[in-house]
Amino acid sequence: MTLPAGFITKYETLLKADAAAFLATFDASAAAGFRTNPLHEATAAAPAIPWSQWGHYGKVAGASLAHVAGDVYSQEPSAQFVGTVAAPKPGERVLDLCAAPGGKSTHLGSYMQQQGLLVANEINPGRARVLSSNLERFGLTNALVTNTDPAHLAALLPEFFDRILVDAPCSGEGMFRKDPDAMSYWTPSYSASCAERQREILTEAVKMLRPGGVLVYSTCTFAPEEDEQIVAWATQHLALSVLPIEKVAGIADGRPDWANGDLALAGTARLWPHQVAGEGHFVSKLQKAGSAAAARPRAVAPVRLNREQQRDFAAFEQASLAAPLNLPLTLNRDVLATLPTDTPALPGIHILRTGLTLGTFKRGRFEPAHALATALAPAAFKTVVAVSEDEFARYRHGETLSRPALTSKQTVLLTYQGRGFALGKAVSGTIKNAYPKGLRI
Ligand SMILES: C[S@@+](CC[C@H](N)C(=O)[O-])C[C@H]1O[C@@H](n2cnc3c(N)ncnc32)[C@H](O)[C@@H]1O
Repeated sequence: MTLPAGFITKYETLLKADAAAFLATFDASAAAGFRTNPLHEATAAAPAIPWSQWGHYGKVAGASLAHVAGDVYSQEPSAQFVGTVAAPKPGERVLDLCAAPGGKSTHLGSYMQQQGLLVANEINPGRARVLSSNLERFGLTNALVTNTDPAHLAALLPEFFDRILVDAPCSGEGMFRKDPDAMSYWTPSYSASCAERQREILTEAVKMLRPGGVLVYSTCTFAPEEDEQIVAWATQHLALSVLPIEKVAGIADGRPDWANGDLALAGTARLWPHQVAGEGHFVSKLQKAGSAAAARPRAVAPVRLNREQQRDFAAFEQASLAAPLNLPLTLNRDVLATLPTDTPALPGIHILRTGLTLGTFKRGRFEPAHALATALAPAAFKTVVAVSEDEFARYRHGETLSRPALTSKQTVLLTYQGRGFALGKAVSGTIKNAYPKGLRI
């Protein structure tokens, strides 16, 4: 791989004797990894990633059953250390401020076990849509997906969160092997402009953190300007102090000498591609001064359905679910969803997803959402239809299936090898295709 000359000189100067080993990694292939989904009790036989509870080395195809059923999330191995460091507890209020496409959010959700509130925000509208569908596939029911900039969110949610992740937009030097195009943006001054944006994002993020709360700041770049120097700046300007990160399996200390010399910076973590099997990451764990409970702004109240809506939703539950869901609900126009605990009112903010989308009220009936197929366990459905390998492929292509014994009108869960992957509409012995057009292959 031909690296920018300035990049080579920079890291020869910084890394000295280690530079040759570091630069040689750019001629090796990228390390691939994935995490299994503990919400689905999914497991995998592939070699474990030592710093990631659910992490494994290897590739999972996008068309595979494990991927389609939301049993796995593909994520570069070193990126998985970010979730390990953030490790939110069930019941906390957590913000992933720069969240798309959702690698870290799904990891945070794995720790939270569907309890508490995970706000996954993304500034870019297209990327926010991808984030939303990835969280749906993973089956998260306690996430709120927003599409706004940090300042707008900060104005509405002062001191609201127990834990915040800022996985910042950066110069992406750790992405060069996976995505050589990332190199085309590199100039000697690129890191300085990224750093300016990182300081702006952190300034807003800290406003949303309760006193005593924890903020994890990470990048996928090696540049000290965006790593230790940002943390040094944050400790000087934002009432944050460094909490030391426990290092395992070749993960290195941060470099105080690459910033202001503050020895606390050694408590940050660097994953170098010549020292661990991964692409490279920087991770820091910071705590806000003081101690206080999270603020309690106006929360969204659960919706009370009108008579027709109650009737249509109850008819769906009776025909298709093993038991009523019995969860707090929210209605956005005609779309019904579960309401995560503590969901705040966010006037003027574009919200793409609240909790688990259950479905849509159409004229005189309730149309269940595809999200149910990967979020609910098969036991939650009245009727589960196991399909063959051939039917699995045909259904995802958009075809109907024949099941002459299924005569009553109901929504069924389709499973392949025991994993739920789609809903279908059983009508007079045929399962009409309900696989979303955007997911068909
Ligand atoms: C490193 S990526 C996040 C990756 C994500 N955390 C994951 O694990 O899948 C950084 C994200 O920050 C977003 N971003 C760009 N500018 C931003 C800004 N000014 N404020 C907040 N987010 C921004 C980008 O669109 C991008 O999706």
